[in-house]
Amino acid sequence: MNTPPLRLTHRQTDAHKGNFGRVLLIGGSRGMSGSIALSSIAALKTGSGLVTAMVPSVCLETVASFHPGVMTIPASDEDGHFAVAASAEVIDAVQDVSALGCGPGITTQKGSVAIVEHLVSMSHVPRVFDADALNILSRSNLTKRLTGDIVLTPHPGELERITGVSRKSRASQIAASQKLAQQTGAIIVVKGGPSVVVSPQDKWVNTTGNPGMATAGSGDVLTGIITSLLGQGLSTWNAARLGVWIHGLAGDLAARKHSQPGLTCVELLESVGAATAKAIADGGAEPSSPTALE
Ligand SMILES: NC(=O)C1=CN([C@@H]2O[C@H](COP(=O)(O)OP(=O)(O)OC[C@H]3O[C@@H](n4cnc5c(N)ncnc54)[C@H](OP(=O)(O)O)[C@@H]3O)[C@@H](O)[C@H]2O)[C@@H](O)CC1
Ligand SMILES: Nc1ncnc2c1ncn2[C@@H]1O[C@H](COP(=O)(O)OP(=O)(O)O)[C@@H](O)[C@H]1O
Ligand SMILES: [Mg+2]
Repeated sequence: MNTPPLRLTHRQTDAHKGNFGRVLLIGGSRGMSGSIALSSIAALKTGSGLVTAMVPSVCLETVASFHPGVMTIPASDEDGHFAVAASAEVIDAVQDVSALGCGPGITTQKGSVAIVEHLVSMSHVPRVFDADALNILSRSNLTKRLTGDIVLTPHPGELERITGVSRKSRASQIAASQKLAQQTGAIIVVKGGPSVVVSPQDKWVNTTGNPGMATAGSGDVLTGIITSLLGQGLSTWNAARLGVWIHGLAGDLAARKHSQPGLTCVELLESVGAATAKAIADGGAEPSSPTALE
């Protein structure tokens, strides 16, 4: 039996949505609305009480239409992506959030760079940086300014851009990630088959997942899962490990039903709830103790 690295506990019978975190997903652009929608829906399916997607205004209706439970905030846009003015709007949007995820579909245009520049130093909020947010970190030499609770989720191409270490050498990429974790305090998910989660002191190898997950949008789902767990109060190390485990199990459940080639981000997303249940003591069936996690 494949056991999770830690377990979520049952919800109290009198729980309300405010107990399970208010998370913000920032990203998307015209042509890549699906990416941030995937992250946002995955956060809902992992148990977040309130999920909001902040997207360029031009994408709002598209993103909102994927799932009625996702709220949306329109940000200033230009040519289909965030305008520079959006970076000031982000400051208001993050006021009450318990965690945020940034990067899927965001592009590396000026407005997105300005947003990521603000977010790197927002140490009061746990943050996940993925996709183009990682490309912005590497291009603008922003990794030195990372502070607070941060999870980075690079695939080998993104990791090469951040560390300069070739995607062809996995062992060297993992070693470089450990060094980066020590320099920044961030937890780094080195994606792959299997994914490896690296902390400044430790390393953990995932036991779930399959090559069917090598399909567009599957990483965007992971961003939402980890952001959700951070928003529910898990540490960066626990949220990254449990998030990667749930994500891989969702891929395994979906592949069993649809085959590996037949697996798309949609089938993966559909299995996130069932995979999350396997991380809860007794499969999440019986209500009992607090929301706390461990
Ligand atoms: N529906 C939507 O809206 C979707 C939107 N999306 C959004 O698209 C944006 C671009 O993201 P992206 O990851 O597609 O492009 P990019 O960073 O250039 O990576 C490609 C490069 O990295 C390499 N590489 C990748 N994986 C590797 C691996 N496992 N192992 C080794 N190498 C690997 C790969 O190398 P090669 O092909 O040469 O082997 C290539 O050089 C981003 O914002 C994302 O959120 C997507 O999420 C899809 C769904
Ligand atoms: N061969 C594989 N075995 C297990 N997991 C995989 C495999 N290939 C890809 N994945 C997983 O799928 C996800 C792909 O992420 P990413 O490349 O960022 O996708 P996207 O940007 O298209 O959403 C990662 O979580 C990665 O670990
Ligand atoms: Mg990705």
